[in-house]
Amino acid sequence: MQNNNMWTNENNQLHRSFQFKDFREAFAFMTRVALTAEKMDHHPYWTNVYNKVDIYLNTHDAGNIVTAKDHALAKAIDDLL
Ligand SMILES: C[C@H](O)[C@H](O)[C@H]1CNC2=NC(N)=NC(=O)C2=N1
Repeated sequence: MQNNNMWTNENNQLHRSFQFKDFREAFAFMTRVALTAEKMDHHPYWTNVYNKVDIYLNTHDAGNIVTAKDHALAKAIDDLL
């Protein structure tokens, strides 16, 4: 997997790009993220095109800012790679 290897804080969102071998790998990752997000009751804004997944995290409940919940989900997502 290729990626920019870190989350950045852009416009009150944590953002990281992920690039996989193909769509199958990207979607398998998204499935793992979805299950983790549901367990944490915290959900990503994300886009997927073929092998690329971009994830943006913030907390709507706190007024669309980055909170500890976003950092926790970002860490959990990294642990899925
Ligand atoms: C009711 C439910 O707990 C809330 O809507 C949760 C669900 N998932 C969420 N996900 C994100 N990213 N931000 C939230 O504020 C949020 N709130």
